[in-house]
Amino acid sequence: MSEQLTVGVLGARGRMGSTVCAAVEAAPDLALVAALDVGDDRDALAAADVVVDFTTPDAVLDNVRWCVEAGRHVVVGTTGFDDQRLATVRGWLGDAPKVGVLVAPNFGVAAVLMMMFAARAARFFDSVEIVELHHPNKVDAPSGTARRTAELVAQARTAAGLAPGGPDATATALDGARGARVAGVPVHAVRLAGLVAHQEVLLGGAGETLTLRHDSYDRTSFMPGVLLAVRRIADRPGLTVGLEHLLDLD
Ligand SMILES: NC(=O)C1=CN([C@@H]2O[C@H](COP(=O)(O)OP(=O)(O)OC[C@H]3O[C@@H](n4cnc5c(N)ncnc54)[C@H](O)[C@@H]3O)[C@@H](O)[C@H]2O)C=CC1
Ligand SMILES: O=C(O)C1=N[C@H](C(=O)O)C[C@H](O)C1
Repeated sequence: MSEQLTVGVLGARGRMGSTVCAAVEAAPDLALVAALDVGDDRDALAAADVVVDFTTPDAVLDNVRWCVEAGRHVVVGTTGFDDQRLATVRGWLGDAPKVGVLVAPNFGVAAVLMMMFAARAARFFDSVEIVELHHPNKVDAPSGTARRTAELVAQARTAAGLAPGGPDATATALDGARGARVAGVPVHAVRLAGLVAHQEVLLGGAGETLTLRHDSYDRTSFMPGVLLAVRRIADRPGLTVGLEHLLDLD
């Protein structure tokens, strides 16, 4: 067998990190060499070609910086990235990056397609709103996927000369009743026992609506995307945002 790619996981005791560890251990071309969580010494990552981070929005930037400085490629699933944080990572990588960093708000292939379809559809409708639904242990709201979807939808609508969200005559409302605005698109977050990760993009026009819905019923849904990224990240020095760049979507 050809040499195995070595992988380290940060957040290894978490819901996603433990699932990633199992997926790496089950892949014949990959070897799990470090499974670290809070309190563990990151020096163990020296043996890893690629580091996967599923930690928390508070912890992730420090981890990425450590990996870039140590010359490790990084696959980041942790959410909480905005333009400012992405610019910070670009700054660490510099003008001639030697390592690759992928930041992807969602590794589910169907979720990526849902985001792409939403962006394609956005200019054909008067209104767009996003509803994301997750398990109640999630620490951030709205989800990284919803934020990214809103940004892609807003870009497409702005390019077509449309307002990001659509008409809204609301004159009085309780705080939060109309959701949060992300790039001008209303985003609503539901936290409900029994759920994993779900999203609907609601598009409305004269006399008709289109609903794009994605459901992750199990965290194994993210694993093909994570493993694809682990295998490809070394070929993409610099910062890549979104799994779509590693998929053949044409
Ligand atoms: N991109 C994607 O496809 C997906 C992204 N996520 C995101 O991944 C992140 C983690 O989600 P979950 O696994 O559900 O959370 P979790 O709370 O189950 O796991 C996080 C783990 O990270 C550990 N941790 C915190 N700080 C750390 C540090 N400095 N070093 C090492 N470990 C540290 C915690 O102890 C915990 O075990 C969230 O931001 C979530 O939104 C979740 C699912 C899919
Ligand atoms: O915390 C989660 O569970 C998830 N987080 C990501 C997000 O915030 O978009 C991806 C997926 O929705 C699951």
